[in-house]
Amino acid sequence: MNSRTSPAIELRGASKVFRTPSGAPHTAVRDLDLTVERGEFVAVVGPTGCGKSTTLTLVSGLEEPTEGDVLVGGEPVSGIADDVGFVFQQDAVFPWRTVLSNVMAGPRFRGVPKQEARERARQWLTRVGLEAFEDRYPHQLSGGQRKRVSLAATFVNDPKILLMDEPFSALDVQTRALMSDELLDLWSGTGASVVFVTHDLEESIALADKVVVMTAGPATVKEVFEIDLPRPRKVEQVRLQTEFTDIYREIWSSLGEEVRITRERGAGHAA
Ligand SMILES: Nc1ncnc2c1ncn2[C@@H]1O[C@H](COP(=O)(O)OP(=O)(O)OP(=O)(O)O)[C@@H](O)[C@H]1O
Repeated sequence: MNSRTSPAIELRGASKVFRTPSGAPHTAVRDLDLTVERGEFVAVVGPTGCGKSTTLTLVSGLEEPTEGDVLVGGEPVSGIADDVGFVFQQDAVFPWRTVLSNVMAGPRFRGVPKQEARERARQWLTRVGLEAFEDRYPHQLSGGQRKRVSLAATFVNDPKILLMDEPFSALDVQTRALMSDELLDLWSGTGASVVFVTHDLEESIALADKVVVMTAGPATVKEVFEIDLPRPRKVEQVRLQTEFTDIYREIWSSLGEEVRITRERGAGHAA
């Protein structure tokens, strides 16, 4: 398989062992196999602390696997690639830069001439509904608006891979639903492959083509569920469909077990 036909992301038998401050090893991810096809939207759910973020850091190149392989576009990951975009729970914006300057930063960093970077940034700001806010500073925006800036600043770089770690979890419920719709809208047509980590099973089903359930830590893939709901989707409408409830119940019976295991371990520690 060459790099044109290979999946967007592959983890093969990937494990990650950290050294804790006491020097003891801690296995965060164990023998994890996961494939993300090109253009696919994959959501990852699992109990708290199981190793979801660590999995993303392996794909991003921020961390190397202790064992196994992590391939992006058929090539082993080495360092942080230019065509990988990140959106985290915290706002990844420069507080001292205006909205426009924030969105231009990625293209400028990648060598795009100023005028072109400005035009591209303005196009994305229009797409996220912030064209009238380009001169504001991040502290003059709402949480949802700042998140829109982060999305514009990510999509403006035309990422082939988008890694999202609970990007909307700090937002209120209504803003969250709006942002999910906005994300689907921005993503559609880009061809980007997305890995979206969330605690919210409803969110994962509404957004994804595939929901990956992780085990209680150390994380490995327990089950993968295909989500056949038609696109384009509006998350609030998707949630009202009977298929949605059926899928939710099926995935929760798998995920709930891992959540219980994690809770029982927690209770054990407290005892
Ligand atoms: N740099 C590190 N050094 C030592 N241990 C780490 C490190 N990073 C993560 N861990 C541990 O690895 C385990 C998995 O962490 P990770 O952040 O990947 O989980 P998660 O599933 O994303 O958690 P959450 O759902 O709470 O966000 C945790 O027990 C965590 O304490």
